[in-house]
Amino acid sequence: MKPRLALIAHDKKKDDMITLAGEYLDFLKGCTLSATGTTGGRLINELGLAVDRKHSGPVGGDLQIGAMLVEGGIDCVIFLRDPMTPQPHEPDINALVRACDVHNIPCATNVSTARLVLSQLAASNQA
Ligand SMILES: O=C(CO)COP(=O)(O)O
Repeated sequence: MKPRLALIAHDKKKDDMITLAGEYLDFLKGCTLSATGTTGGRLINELGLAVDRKHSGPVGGDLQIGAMLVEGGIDCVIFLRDPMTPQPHEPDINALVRACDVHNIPCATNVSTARLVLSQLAASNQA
């Protein structure tokens, strides 16, 4: 089965997400991708990726991704959070990260960890 990834980035981290996704573009093209609304829009428009776009994070997108994960539909979450900016939907963000921990789903919340996770997934996908 194709790896099922969720890609999410807060506003000040969206450029980092585009750069990161560009580095792993070939691998990501072979994955089933979900994303919150604005992040997904940029991945589609700027990188040509096929993405299942959920609602924007502040209006429930993180919760939609979390619900998919709880149902067993997500293998890995890349969630580039902005630790310096208060978010109105902080409870939703915490709920998603908590759901990752409850269900033992890898969740990379910064670019360095995301590179490690994506490199490993890409390598094991080729094996
Ligand atoms: O707020 C977000 C995650 O908490 C991201 O949502 P957007 O991708 O819609 O900006």
